[in-house]
Amino acid sequence: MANPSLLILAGDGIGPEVMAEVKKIIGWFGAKRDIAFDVSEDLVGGCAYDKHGTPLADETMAKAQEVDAVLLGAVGGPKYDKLDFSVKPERGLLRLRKEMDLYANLRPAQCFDALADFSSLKKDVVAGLDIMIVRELTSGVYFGEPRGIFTEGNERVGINTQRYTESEIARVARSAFELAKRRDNKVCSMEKANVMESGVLWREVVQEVHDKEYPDVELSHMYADAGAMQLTRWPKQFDVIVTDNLFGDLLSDLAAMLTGSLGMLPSASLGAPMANGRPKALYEPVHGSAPDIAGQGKANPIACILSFAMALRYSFDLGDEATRVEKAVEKVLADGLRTADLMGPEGGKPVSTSEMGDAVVKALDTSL
Ligand SMILES: NC(=O)C1=CN([C@@H]2O[C@H](COP(=O)(O)OP(=O)(O)OC[C@H]3O[C@@H](n4cnc5c(N)ncnc54)[C@H](O)[C@@H]3O)[C@@H](O)[C@H]2O)C=CC1
Ligand SMILES: CC(C)CC(=O)C(=O)O
Ligand SMILES: [Mg+2]
Repeated sequence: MANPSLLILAGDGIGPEVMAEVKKIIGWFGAKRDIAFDVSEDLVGGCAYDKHGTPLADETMAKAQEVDAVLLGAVGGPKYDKLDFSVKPERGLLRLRKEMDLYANLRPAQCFDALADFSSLKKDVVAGLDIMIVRELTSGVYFGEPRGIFTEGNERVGINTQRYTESEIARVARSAFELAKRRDNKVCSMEKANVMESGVLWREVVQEVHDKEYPDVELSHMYADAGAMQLTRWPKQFDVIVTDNLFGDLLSDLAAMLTGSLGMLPSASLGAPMANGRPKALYEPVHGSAPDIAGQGKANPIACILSFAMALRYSFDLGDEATRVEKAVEKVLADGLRTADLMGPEGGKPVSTSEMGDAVVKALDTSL
């Protein structure tokens, strides 16, 4: 049987730096566990714009549709900030999400014991934290029409449109309920039903899916602004949070800091099953291209490494191997290794991106 196929799109800024560490892990699986992948690589984001004049070439899009899973680093950077919206690096990523129909974005926020002291919140607030944010990824205000900057009278007006259909809400709600069944059986749905009609529909549809299909899962609803407050007050009250594209983007960056750093948070973007039974899937760290530290060997590769662990679990049914990677990360953190983002003002000597990656690879030998 052919090896499972992976398309690596490392992207811009720190994307290629953190992805280099994932490639070491893929190499380890081939050499030590006889789990080999057919890996191909291509361009997305600013680097694709530089070469092709578009942030995602049609050929790259076609490859992404064919492989078993896509691994993405990050896109964007100041060099591209002034480009027209239609060719901005971020549009390459949005196109992948939309055309692969990756509607459920799983963003787990887990606080490793070794980092519980490091969070900007008190230790007892974050120690043992394990929550899953499910963000709707293919609709909402990032995609709604009309959009643009128009002229009205003698001034400009910027427009984006929040739009959700019932079926878009129902399918991501199902993903959240299914995940909750395998966890602590609780879902909290977040929107702004007090001020947005799309929020009213969101709340109604999530409740309907619950009542008809998942009555045994505990469901609560919260306004997203209050949700942000509760996530910092007592995040352990949550198990699975389901929310829209924009709120999920914000709340997951916030949740990242509960774990210590944005450099720690992985994600899986999943769609419907393909002919081979695997879901359409793209795995990427939650963080961006971090231009402020790019090219300096300072980036934390753990979010990208844990995203590959999610690929092992959700695309390749290799849950034990995913746990092996997660335990290896846990071990290097317990051993005291820290990239610069995981160090406080008192300092210390951080390890580089590649030193962190090498340590995780070494820990894989004994992590299970
Ligand atoms: N999925 C993606 O490709 C995303 C791309 N972006 C793009 O990235 C560019 C920069 O955006 P920002 O708002 O600065 O967000 P960012 O996530 O790139 O960086 C925010 C802060 O977190 C730090 N940081 C992020 N990842 C880190 C890591 N792995 N290790 C250590 N520190 C890390 C950065 O140094 C920076 O101080 C923009 O062009 C933005 O559009 C932003 C978010 C997601
Ligand atoms: C298209 C991305 C740059 C938006 C974002 O911040 C994210 O998806 O986390
Ligand atoms: Mg974001």
